[in-house]
Amino acid sequence: MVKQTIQIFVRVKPTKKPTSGYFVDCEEQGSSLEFVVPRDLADGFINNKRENYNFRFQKVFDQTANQEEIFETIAKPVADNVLAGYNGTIFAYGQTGSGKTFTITGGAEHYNDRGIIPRTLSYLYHHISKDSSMVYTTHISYLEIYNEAGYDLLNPQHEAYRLEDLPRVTIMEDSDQNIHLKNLSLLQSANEEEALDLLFLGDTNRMIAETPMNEASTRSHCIFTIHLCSKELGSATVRCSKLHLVDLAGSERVGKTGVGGQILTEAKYINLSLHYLEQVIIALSEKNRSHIPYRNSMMTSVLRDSLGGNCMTTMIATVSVEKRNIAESMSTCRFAQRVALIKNDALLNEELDPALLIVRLKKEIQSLKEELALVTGEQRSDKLNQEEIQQLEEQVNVYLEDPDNEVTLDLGPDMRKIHFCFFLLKVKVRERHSAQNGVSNGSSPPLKGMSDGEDRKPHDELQKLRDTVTHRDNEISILVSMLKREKRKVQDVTSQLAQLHNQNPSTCSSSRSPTALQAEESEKCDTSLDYTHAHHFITRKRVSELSVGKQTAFEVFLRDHEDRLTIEDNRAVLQQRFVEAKTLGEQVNQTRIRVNELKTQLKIRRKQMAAQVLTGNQTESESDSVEERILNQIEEQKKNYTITSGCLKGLRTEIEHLQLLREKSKVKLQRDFENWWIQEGARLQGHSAENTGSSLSHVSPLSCMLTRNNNPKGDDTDTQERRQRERDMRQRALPSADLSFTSIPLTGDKQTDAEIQAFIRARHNLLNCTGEAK
Ligand SMILES: Nc1ncnc2c1ncn2[C@@H]1O[C@H](COP(=O)(O)OP(=O)(O)OP(=O)(O)O)[C@@H](O)[C@H]1O
Repeated sequence: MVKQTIQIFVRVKPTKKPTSGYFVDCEEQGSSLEFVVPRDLADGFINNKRENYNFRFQKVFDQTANQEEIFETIAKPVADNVLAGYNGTIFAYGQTGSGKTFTITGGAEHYNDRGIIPRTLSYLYHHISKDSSMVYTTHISYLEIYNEAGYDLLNPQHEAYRLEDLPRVTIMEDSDQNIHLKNLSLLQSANEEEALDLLFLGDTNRMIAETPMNEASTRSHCIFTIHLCSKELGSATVRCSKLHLVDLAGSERVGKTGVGGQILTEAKYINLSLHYLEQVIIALSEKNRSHIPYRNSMMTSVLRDSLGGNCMTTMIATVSVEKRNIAESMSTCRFAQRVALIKNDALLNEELDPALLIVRLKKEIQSLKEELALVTGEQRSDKLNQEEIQQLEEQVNVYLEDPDNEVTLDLGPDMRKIHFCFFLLKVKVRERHSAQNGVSNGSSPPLKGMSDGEDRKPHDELQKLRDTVTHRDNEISILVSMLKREKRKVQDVTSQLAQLHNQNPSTCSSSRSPTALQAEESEKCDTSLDYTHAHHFITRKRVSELSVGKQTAFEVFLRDHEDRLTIEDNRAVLQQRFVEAKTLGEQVNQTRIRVNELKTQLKIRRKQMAAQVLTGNQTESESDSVEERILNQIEEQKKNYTITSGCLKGLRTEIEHLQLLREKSKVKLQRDFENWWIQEGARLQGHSAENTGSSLSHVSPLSCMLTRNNNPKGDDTDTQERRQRERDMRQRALPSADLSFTSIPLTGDKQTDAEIQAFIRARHNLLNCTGEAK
């Protein structure tokens, strides 16, 4: 374990503007920074306020310090420790614009301006490529924390137009209080180029997701983490370490006071999580504090190990010595002094490779089992498998070929293996014997001291094994040919699909946005509702429950219904909205595709520019006009996207509203129809009763419909209550049991008509009985 306090460095940002009195103490090898703040007469004549404020650091980097120096002094030792298996953290702290991003990531204009991240990556991969005695694996993650929410900057599946578009990262804590970050991509990077690509992807996401409104770069914290695992060749121990490179949010505070004012008065941080960071720092720097409030914020939770834990941590305080920034700069220095009091206990993160450990333990268990079986006399009776047989054959061959007479054939306590090896040895002896005697027909003469029958045994066994091998070979070739056939089928289907796609690209769903698809789906469902056919107004379930007659009645009813026109109007509007939504959805999709193209162009352009810088062909122009043009286009497309998706959203709300209206109309219509149905039924029955005898001649269409479906229980699944109402009405309509009354058209066939009349009579009696019973 290495016990070490957090190392603190300060970097002064170069400026051409007037500076305050500040002074780097060169006698102390540049480890002290002093600010001179003259007393303000406005504070009165008697004023014994301090004028000199002195802060000590491991080293002060003055305005002339370049990126190379910063890397060599600060980052290289940390990177070396990470390679050795210790965790490391470097974090930059300072007010907005003081040079945190410049120090951690670097400037975008000159190759020499590369910051700590690219230089560290370069250093690590250079070391890794040189060291052939170790196997290294590296993974990268890039997290942005804004307003206490974490965002994954490396998720390739998400298009980041706003910070909120990026996948949200959440914190999980296991029972050992280890922090796990859910949803944070951990991407493997085999070399420097891949790692730089990831850094670029993260920075692009950060840049594109950033808007002037949220000022994400100033208000957010970014943690770029390199996860390194190393293993010596052939060794079972692995070392896994992490290096966090942290660009914190601007540390400025509200209630900033002038230099001559109350400099010492603590103001509040604008960024809440920096306030929590300070609380953690204070708690850690105080002795005997049992509780450290790491959990208060996401940033302190993620950096828990870096602050007072298993890590070698370094802080870079970035300050500006311009007069207007002096108070903030002193605040930064004061914060650094507190940080310097924190002690970390860095551990060598070494553990046994779990995969190798499992193999090793399995082997040990097997050998112990075999030993136990030998001691207890319980031998395994199952046959050796193909793999074991092969291994034993190899072992015997090695044993026989070894010129050393002392060499042993180690088979463990498994008697099956011992027997098999004896058998193999015997076969080999026989083969050699046959060769010496010039017998080439494959059937060796019996060994000395062996009967013919005994000699045959191993030969038979060998034959059996050969048969098994042939059998297995056959099986394998059958399976392979089956596999090939299946593969061919899949290829055929794929090529057919591709053909289909080429013939009619519009059917390819992947090119459409989910919104457009959704709209289309809804439209499909909706256009299937043909309002000229009334029964479509009733849900499928209910249609199946309605008799044909009632369905026809419903059509008639709807034709004359007062709401019909409104319903049809709504339907037309809805259809129109669906078409509009589909068009807008396609537009949104197009914009998305365009932005993707532009992003690719941007990436290529930046790579080209970086290459030019490398080869020294880069012009000294301030900005790249091509890049600017692409960025402007992205911006324009972003605006388009926002507008179109906004319209789509509005349209969706309207569609939902119209669909709701349609549902309401449906319910109302059904209810009206049911009432009408009952009333009409009662009216007709009453009418028919008055006109007994003439029923056959006076049959209204509805009465036909009613009577054609003479189900005594009614045609639908009405409630008990309604059935009772119908029964009452019919009863009222049928005061006598006159069988001559019926509106049922008779068929002319005597027997059928007699049956119909018998049925009517029975039904009538039944209705009367139930009425009396009541
Ligand atoms: N040491 C330096 N040498 C040259 N330029 C610098 C240096 N430090 C900062 N700058 C420049 O100052 C500007 C602001 O720096 P930078 O963006 O790094 O500040 P910051 O502290 O990260 O701000 P923020 O909190 O808003 O992210 C940039 O244009 C950067 O190039």
